[in-house]
Amino acid sequence: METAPVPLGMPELRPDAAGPAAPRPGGHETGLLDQFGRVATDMRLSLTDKCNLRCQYCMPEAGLDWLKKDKLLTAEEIVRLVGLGVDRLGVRELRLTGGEPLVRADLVDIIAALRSNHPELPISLTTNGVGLAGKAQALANAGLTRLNVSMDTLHHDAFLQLTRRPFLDQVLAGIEAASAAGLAPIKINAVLLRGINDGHAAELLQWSLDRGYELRFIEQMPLDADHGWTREGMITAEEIRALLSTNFDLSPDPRARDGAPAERFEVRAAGTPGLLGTVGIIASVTEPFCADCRRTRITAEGKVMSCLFSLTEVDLLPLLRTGSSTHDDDAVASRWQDAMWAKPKAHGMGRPGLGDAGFVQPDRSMSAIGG
Ligand SMILES: Nc1nc2c(ncn2[C@@H]2O[C@H](COP(=O)(O)OP(=O)(O)OP(=O)(O)O)[C@@H](O)[C@H]2O)c(=O)[nH]1
Ligand SMILES: C[S@@+](CC[C@H](N)C(=O)[O-])C[C@H]1O[C@@H](n2cnc3c(N)ncnc32)[C@H](O)[C@@H]1O
Ligand code: SF4
Ligand code: SF4
Repeated sequence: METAPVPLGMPELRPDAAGPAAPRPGGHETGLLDQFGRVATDMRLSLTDKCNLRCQYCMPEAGLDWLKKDKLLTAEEIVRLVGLGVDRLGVRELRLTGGEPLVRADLVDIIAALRSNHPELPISLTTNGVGLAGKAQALANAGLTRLNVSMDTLHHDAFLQLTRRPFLDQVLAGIEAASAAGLAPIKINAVLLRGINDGHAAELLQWSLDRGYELRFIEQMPLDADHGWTREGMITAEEIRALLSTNFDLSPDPRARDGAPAERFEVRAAGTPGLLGTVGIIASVTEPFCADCRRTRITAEGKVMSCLFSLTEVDLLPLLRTGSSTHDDDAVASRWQDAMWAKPKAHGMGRPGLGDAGFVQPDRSMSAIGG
């Protein structure tokens, strides 16, 4: 894999380093630069570790020990952190995630405050859609730009098996309400599990195309709290394309990928010329995109995770709670930059290779990181 070019004036870096090779250059003007020359401009902020589903590929059946309320970033701390990211460190887009962000009672207020401070900032949400029907309009009114809803199947039995909760109808109603509220584009995320919903892929795509939603299939990653993932068991991007080929012809979308995890394909009914829409495939395992990674993550308790698979976390909360002067802001920003400078090259190590010898799965599940 190619490493992104190192900007002029940067020290030369070991191309295969798992840890920092040189001291971080510059002050705030270098933004969230890492040792491989990538600059994070896409901030992903987890609002809570709690969730009302128990997806097999993420949460254990019994749930997890939720964070105590005083350990969570408050709305004010969130607004301050986003302000630091946008005003000083070059953040250009914000994703609110979790856990399930809709379970946070002050979600609408948080979005309204962020929108008021940052009128032009794209603010998106990733949600499981449970409870969305009653909140979609308020989210849109507060200034949410768009959202992604995770829904792996249209079948009640498979939904129950996958998520261990019988809430499919709520999710469907949520997607409809989001569309009615004018939140667009709506993206649908689906993880396929062998023998449960892999046979539903083409049907889910047809359903999404019919309604103008952009469906993305996601390769399952080793981020489940049960540590049950195996490289052999997961469904690969290649298999996904084969599953879809029974009904559809896929061809690469000519639009630039621009650092996005999803590779987009144009979709046509098999053997016909008319364009129906697009589908995305997020192939984090078999076709990694770490060389173009532009992401910085903050967990619900204020820890920077420079990579989804980071084994190192850098806690901003003590500094955030020390004070709110410019001097304190400088310290928080600088600590965030240090954390990002140490970002590993790929998959939390010096090379891509989820599940390879040498790969260590983080203790945190996807829900506790912020997907
Ligand atoms: N390997 C890897 N996978 C990621 C990363 N961010 C997101 N993903 C995967 O992509 C899936 C979809 O993420 P979303 O939060 O819906 O959004 P997105 O695809 O990143 O962004 P948009 O297309 O702009 O909406 C997640 O569920 C993850 O499985 C990342 O930084 N690294
Ligand atoms: C962690 S969830 C958080 C937001 C919300 N609860 C939801 O499900 O959309 C974000 C995304 O991560 C995805 N995800 C969770 N565990 C995953 C795994 N092990 N591999 C790949 N994607 C995963 C989910 O499908 C979802 O689209
Ligand atoms: S993927 Fe989202 S909805 Fe499913 S358990 Fe994880 S956090 Fe909850
Ligand atoms: S695995 Fe890490 S480096 Fe690779 S794309 Fe995801 S967050 Fe970025």
